[in-house]
Amino acid sequence: MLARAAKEAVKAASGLRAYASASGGLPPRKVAVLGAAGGIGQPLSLLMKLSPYVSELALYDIAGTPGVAADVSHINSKAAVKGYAGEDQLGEALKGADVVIIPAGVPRKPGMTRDDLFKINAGIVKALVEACGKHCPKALLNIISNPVNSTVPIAAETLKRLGVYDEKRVLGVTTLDVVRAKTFYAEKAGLDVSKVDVPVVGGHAGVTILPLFSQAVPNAANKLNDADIDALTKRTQDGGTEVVQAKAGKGSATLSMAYAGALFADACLRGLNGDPDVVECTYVASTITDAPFFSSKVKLGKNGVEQIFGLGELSAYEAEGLKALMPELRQSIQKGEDFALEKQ
Ligand SMILES: NC(=O)C1=CN([C@@H]2O[C@H](COP(=O)(O)OP(=O)(O)OC[C@H]3O[C@@H](n4cnc5c(N)ncnc54)[C@H](O)[C@@H]3O)[C@@H](O)[C@H]2O)C=CC1
Ligand SMILES: O=C([O-])CC(=O)C(=O)O
Repeated sequence: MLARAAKEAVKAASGLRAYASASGGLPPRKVAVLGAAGGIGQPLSLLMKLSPYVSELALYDIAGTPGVAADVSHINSKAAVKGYAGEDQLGEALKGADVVIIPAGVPRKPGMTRDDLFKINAGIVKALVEACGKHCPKALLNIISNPVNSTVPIAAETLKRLGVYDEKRVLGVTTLDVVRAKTFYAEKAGLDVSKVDVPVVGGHAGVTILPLFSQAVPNAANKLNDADIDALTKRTQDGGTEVVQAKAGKGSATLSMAYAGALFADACLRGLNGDPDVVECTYVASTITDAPFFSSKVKLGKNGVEQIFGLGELSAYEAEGLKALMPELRQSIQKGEDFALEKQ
């Protein structure tokens, strides 16, 4: 049993990474992680060190990165690793970056919403994105810091002000919602999780997270009733809170987020490298609803977002969910934009 599980895990890992052996012929790519000494930052740095798509890995935080970088750099994979600590080293960390992953900021404690993090994280994201606009304006930004529904609009406004905004290059990371939806759906329907896909649209907070189980592959409608779908939807929406409560004051999801962040960053890198079939859900500037930012399936290419796919056919339950999420999503976007404009 254990041997089989171990074999499956190795297969999954090699499918994800193909490790260094697949890296021949790939163009050199620099990835910077901002907040690299944190709960997400450390395992994410480890996973990006294992990525065959990364040749240079810059690990930045306000402190602690020399240690993380020294540790991760001993792994015998391709990427050259360097640690950067403190604001005066931020420019150097960003220079030449193709992808910048931003998990910098404070996490939730039990009883808090993601929006409760706005007060601290809005300023952190704004300052870091400003530096990106100055030092690597062409990089794809992967924004993990919460509240994502507001931090992505903050990033957009900040870059607009610097005159370097490209809406194809600012991406909010909602991959963990997809990862959770796949896991919960496969478990409930008794499916092989490695063969499951579930689009998740909307935003990244509570009811704004809308999994589209009616479009899940494979379709398990004959195995799941309306109550099951309702329970799966709520569990996906509350996935972050489930972890926050289980950690009981010691933060929020870090390991599953690092996994999801690495999947998404690899997808961005594959797109940059010209892989023609890279489709992921991500929270971006969008016109598919009347909210100026929205998460949906997106094709990633040489310049970031190449195509934004529509929502497809929704079940009546999902259509209700969509209607219900719009006011909160719009409000969070407005709050982010107001903040960025106020702080000019
Ligand atoms: N998008 C998503 O799906 C998810 C987002 N998150 C969010 O990710 C963020 C980070 O979470 P954790 O890693 O658990 O927190 P953490 O507190 O363990 O780590 C955050 C790191 O950011 C660093 N930091 C703070 N200010 C900084 C600055 N100005 N420049 C560079 N680094 C700075 C800290 O020194 C720390 O090392 C939180 O806002 C959390 O809510 C967490 C899970 C999922
Ligand atoms: O719930 C949180 O605060 C962290 C997060 O965004 C998630 O785990 O989805």
